[in-house]
Parts: sequence; C-alpha cells; structure tokens
Amino acid sequence: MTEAAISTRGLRKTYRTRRGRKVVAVQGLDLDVPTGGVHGFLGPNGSGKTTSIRMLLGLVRADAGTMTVFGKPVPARLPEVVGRVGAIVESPKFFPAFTGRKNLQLLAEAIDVPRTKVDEVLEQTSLGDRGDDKFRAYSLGMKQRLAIAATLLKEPDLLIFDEPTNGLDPAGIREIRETMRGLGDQGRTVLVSSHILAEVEQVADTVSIIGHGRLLASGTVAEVIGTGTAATVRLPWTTTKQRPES
Ligand SMILES: Nc1ncnc2c1ncn2[C@@H]1O[C@H](COP(=O)(O)OP(=O)(O)OP(=O)(O)O)[C@@H](O)[C@H]1O
Repeated sequence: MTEAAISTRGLRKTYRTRRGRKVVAVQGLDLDVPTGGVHGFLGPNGSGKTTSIRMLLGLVRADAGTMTVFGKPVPARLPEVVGRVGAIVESPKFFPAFTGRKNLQLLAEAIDVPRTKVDEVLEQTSLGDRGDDKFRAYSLGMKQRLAIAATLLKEPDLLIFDEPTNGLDPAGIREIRETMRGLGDQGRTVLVSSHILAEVEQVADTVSIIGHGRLLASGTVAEVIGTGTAATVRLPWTTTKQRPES
C-alpha cells in the first residue's frame, strides 16, 4: 500500500479564550490523506479545519494525538519533510510595487532555486502573460495564484491550501480549481479545505468531511458526496444556513 501523505489519529485541540472560556476546536480527528490527487477537507465554518492544518504544519501545538506527514511523525520530524510541503494558510505577503515575476525571483533567490523556475511556476498558475504586471494591479484571484506559484518554486510533493477560493469571484474560483486539478493530475498531493460542498465536489478525488472537530465521513467523492455515505451521515450543513447552493 502506498504511504499516506497525511495521517492523524486522535488529534485534539482546545483553545482557551482570554476570558478563560474553553473552545474545543478539534476533538479526536482521524484523518487520512492518500498520496497523489486532490483531497477535499470539507466542513462548515468553525469545524476545525484551519486548526487541524495549523497543527500539521507545526503552527499550533496539539493537545493530544499523533500526526504523520509522508510517514514521519510531526511536529518532531517536520524538518525532514518540510521541504516536500508547500502551504497557504493565510494571505502571503508580496511587495505591491514589484511585479509578480520580481516577487517570485526574490523568493527563488532566498530559497536557492534557479530563476528559470520562476517562468515555469508562472505558466503553471496561468500567470505567464501577467508576470510583468505589478502585484498591486493583480486581482484577488491572481494574487492567490501568485501565492500558489510561490509555493511551487520548491516543487513540493504535498500542497496544503486553506480555503484558497475565499473572497474570489466565479472566474477566480474556476482558475484556482483548474490550478489545483492540474497539480493533482501531475501526481502531487493537494489537500484543500473548504466549507463549500459543490466546490470540493468539482475538484477533489477524495474527501474527508469534518464536523465539530471530528471526522464524519471519508472516501472518494462519489462514495461520500454522491449517493453513498453522505446519505447516512448527517452532514453538518443540514442544521445551519451554511449549506451552499449546488
Ligand atoms: N486562536 C483561537 N482562540 C480561540 N478559539 C479559536 C482560535 N482559533 C480558532 N478557534 C475556534 O476553534 C474552532 C475551530 O476553528 P477553525 O478556524 O479551526 O475552524 P475552520 O473549520 O477552519 O473554520 P473557518 O472555515 O471559519 O476558518 C472555532 O470555534 C473557532 O472559533
């Protein structure tokens, strides 16, 4: 069996607010992300997706549970796999007065990647003909694609995107979706979180549904969102207004 790109068992995180109130964000999450293709991490707002991703990346400390990335326990052995992982968990910072290309060239230099790679990643994210425009002139979708281009500079095997289409118009959403699909088709592993069922359905091969910090269902999109498991799992949207139009 191929090694899972990501695996978590019994992952837990409780936050304490400034007023001392406890917020249970993740409560015993068992997540398995297979290697290769696009895996949707689907759940309504506040279900614990960002917290789980931040724990995987060593940005938030887990209270309990185990996690592996490409078989290495994290965060203990994160340095061994960090070079294989690219992530966008918040809006990345670029210099507004520099072109997209110049921003990427600076990054490439910083991480010791040949400058020729910049053209390649601009093409991969459909920014080839806009690389010489200033970053501040980019649309939100183009800014997000430049962020993806930046993560691609080091050719990661695993890409983690937290709600990458938030705030984008339908054209922007489509472009990000196509970029993610292209990466999955190249054999890379893409983990993408979303609260929009229809969006995950359109891009993912496999999906895990999370609700209140727990795994509710996992499998191929056809199994989980199609006619199969979804019918037997009370999807978290059914009780909220967050169920998207499909
Ligand atoms: N730093 C924090 N301090 C206190 N509570 C937090 C903190 N970060 C997240 N939470 C709470 O933890 C729960 C899970 O939040 P999280 O952001 O992980 O969910 P999410 O599924 O990513 O939601 P969204 O789609 O809205 O980003 C929520 O109730 C949230 O309010």
